[in-house]
Amino acid sequence: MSSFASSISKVFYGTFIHSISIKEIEFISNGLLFVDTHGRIAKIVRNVPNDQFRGALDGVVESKVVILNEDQFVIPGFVDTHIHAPQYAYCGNGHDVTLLDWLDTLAFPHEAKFKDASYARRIYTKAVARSLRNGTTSACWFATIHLDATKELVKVIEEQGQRAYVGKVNMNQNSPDVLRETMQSSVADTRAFIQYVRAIDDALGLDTKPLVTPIITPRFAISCTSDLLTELGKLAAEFDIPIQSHLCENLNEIEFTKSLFPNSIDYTSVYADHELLTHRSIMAHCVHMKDEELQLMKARRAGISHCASSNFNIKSGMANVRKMLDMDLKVGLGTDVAGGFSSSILDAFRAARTCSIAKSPDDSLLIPELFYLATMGGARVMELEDTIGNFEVGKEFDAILVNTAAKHSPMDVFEHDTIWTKFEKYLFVGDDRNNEKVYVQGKEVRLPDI
Ligand SMILES: O=c1[nH]c(=O)c2nc[nH]c2[nH]1
Repeated sequence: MSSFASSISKVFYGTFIHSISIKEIEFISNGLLFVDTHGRIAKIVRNVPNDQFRGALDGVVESKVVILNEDQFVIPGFVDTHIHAPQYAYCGNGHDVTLLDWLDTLAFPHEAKFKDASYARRIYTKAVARSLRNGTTSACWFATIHLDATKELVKVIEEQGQRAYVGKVNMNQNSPDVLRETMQSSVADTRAFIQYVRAIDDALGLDTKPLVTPIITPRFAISCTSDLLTELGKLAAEFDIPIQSHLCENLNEIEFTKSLFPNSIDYTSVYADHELLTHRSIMAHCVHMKDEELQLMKARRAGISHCASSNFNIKSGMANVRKMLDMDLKVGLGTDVAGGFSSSILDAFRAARTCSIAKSPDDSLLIPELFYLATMGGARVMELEDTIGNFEVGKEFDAILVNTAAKHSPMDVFEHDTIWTKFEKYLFVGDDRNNEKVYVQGKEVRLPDI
């Protein structure tokens, strides 16, 4: 066997669909995609006729080949740039209030329960399983303030095999007593959490990027004092890790933030003034941004998680994604469970489309743009665009094998359907029942029965 053939763990033969730019989706038909033993895409060959694919295998044994039928195709795994793991416990509940009341009445009382790490494991097992089933191969998770429970989330993610950023949340003001840390304990626990994840990654001795990365997670400016924000900015720089938070989601939130941080010229500047707005920052929502704030995001190369479903549900408003894209800001999609009622990026895609049409019907986001946001855009926001997001040779194989004719799925395909119409139907009508297999770093994820 040639050294190339022995370096290959799996080959797919069939249709591949991915973004090659924000405007263009490539359909590769009769393609051969080779995945190596490190989970990287080693080679792609396009337009290999049925009767010739064996000859194009370059010595790879046929038992390693997965042959797709005409109802199946492979797409890059979805990237969820904003999701709260503990909030999965009440996903779908309580949408009749707006953000600050929603936090007080629903989010905070539930999050207090995560003091109990075994309770956390129960909820997190389901939350991660549901996310993977929905085809999310990479996710940016908020946990809670609790160190042990956040470690539990890491364990669950490692067990289930998702690529993830995981954040221990920081809160030391404007929070109920049961969720209020001191500045010192918040920093110490965050440091301990980062070291915990780093130790796991070191022990694995990986020759690829680790699947799980710690992320600095001040809940939002309202819940952190200026000195805590300063310390978190220092930790992000010391460990060179990403940062996530919420920004300009709701008008009352913005007013309250301004009153707490009178020395910053606007909400976005609060993060910038504390060294928390960097090329590694992921800011959720950005619904009510002034032009100067968008420009500051651009200058700092910070990313935006667009969470349209949540923004409709808890009535926060509609972000202007067209404007963000025109400025070449980094934008991805977020489910924002449980402000959002679904942990499916397909639902986030649909909500983002509705939001964009309602905002500017003549200039709304097109399907290639939305698909890009769900995959490559998210990868850019996570600064993983060289690792995942599409099927460029050298990237890691994070993917969904979609079966448009899956039994009990919500969609039907007919003789007149083309690969484009099947793909479009999946985007608009499909759900997790069409996600036949999910791969992260070349490995098939064992999709839990839920
Ligand atoms: O949608 C949101 N969900 C939250 O949990 C949260 N915390 C602060 N701001 C928030 N927004």
